[in-house]
Amino acid sequence: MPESTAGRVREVRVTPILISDPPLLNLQGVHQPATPRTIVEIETESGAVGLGETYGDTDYLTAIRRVAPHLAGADVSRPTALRAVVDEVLGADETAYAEAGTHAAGLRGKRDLAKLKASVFAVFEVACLDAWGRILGVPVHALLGGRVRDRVDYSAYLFYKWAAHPGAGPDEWGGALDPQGVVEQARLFADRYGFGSIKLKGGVFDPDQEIAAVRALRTAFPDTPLRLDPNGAWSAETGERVARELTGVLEYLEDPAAGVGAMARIHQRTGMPLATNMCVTGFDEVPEAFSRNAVQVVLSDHHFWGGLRATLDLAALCRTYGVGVSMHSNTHLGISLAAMTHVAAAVPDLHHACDTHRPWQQEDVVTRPHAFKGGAVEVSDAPGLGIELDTDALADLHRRWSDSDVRDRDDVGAMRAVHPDWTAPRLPRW
Ligand SMILES: O=C([O-])[C@@H](O)[C@@H](O)[C@H](O)[C@@H](O)C(=O)[O-]
Ligand SMILES: [Mg+2]
Repeated sequence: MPESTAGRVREVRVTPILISDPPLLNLQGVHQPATPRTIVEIETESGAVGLGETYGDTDYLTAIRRVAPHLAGADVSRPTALRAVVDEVLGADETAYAEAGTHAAGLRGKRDLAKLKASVFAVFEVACLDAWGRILGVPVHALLGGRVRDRVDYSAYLFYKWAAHPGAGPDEWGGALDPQGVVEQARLFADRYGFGSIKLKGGVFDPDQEIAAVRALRTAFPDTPLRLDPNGAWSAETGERVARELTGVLEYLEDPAAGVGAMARIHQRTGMPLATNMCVTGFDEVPEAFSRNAVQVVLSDHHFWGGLRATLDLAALCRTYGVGVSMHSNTHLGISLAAMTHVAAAVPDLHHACDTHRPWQQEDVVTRPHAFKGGAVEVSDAPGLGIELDTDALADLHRRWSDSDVRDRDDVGAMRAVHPDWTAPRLPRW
């Protein structure tokens, strides 16, 4: 069959943007008032435009910009072939992505070149599948094997938070710095979006305060699955203690301590199911973690596992080893949410509601932002990702990026602006 030119890449556009973000607290500090994202558009010879969204920090943006010109002439129906392009262009320079520690990406596990490459490939893969789906007139989930559900459940993602960024007026969510504040935030999320699962971002206060918040949630929402995620802030001993205290209260505990050894020990001694988006974040980390039974639920994330089809590979691997799978999130907009929803729709054994930060964002680059109904997003059968780019919004958010000197997410720096002595906590903090 002669190769068609319809799917041939004519142009790749890479647009950095800044999106506003509320003062959400975590182990490292607080979210900045604005955080970077990168939007990718792949336009084909037929005029179809596929969309992708990912991290906007300098190392990602630089790498994406380096690879983009090399995609001209590629075929969007053959995204796998782009892995080699990404590998070749980014080469073997480990220093491109070497520093660890205080970077906000530290909240999502290891940082190395392989993971950077997986992330760069992922944003292009999503855009290719979107474009190819538009050309064929089929949804992205059909290109992934088809949806096995009509709706994807998401969980309410609660954060301790300040009522406002320093110097700004209060936002619509108000402050949440104690159990009562957390319960009020949960009610707001449940009323507005109907979420049927609740996750609390921990690692902010002493573990006993966070246990009290979880107990308050349990009282207020007796039947709702609950999770707590301190991002590895605790020692194995503390993790064990919290796991015992919250046995029967939590659906799972997420990254209570850093490292396979501590995770394995906490699970072995308490039986608490442990989820992770820190200790297993790439295929090379799977063998040791699974063989030591360190994690019972892997939180997939197409942004760094290497795309939508890699997420299905991960799900198959988890299924083979009897490990559960769910989904991690970071601050994101509607293109990411569409991609997350399409791949989640195609994962056969998805028994936990996925994470999403989307309700915290008040802006979007899609013309019709997704609605959460009954805590779920409906799976679209429209061609591609089923979304349209709002070009005016993209231009506005890009202008904000151009006018600002914020180039990286920096929760530590944002906290230091309020508490000058603040440094990234050494782990374990408690
Ligand atoms: O948005 C945050 O502050 C989260 O802490 C995020 O950075 C984590 O990557 C993530 O949501 C998680 O589940 O650990
Ligand atoms: Mg987590």
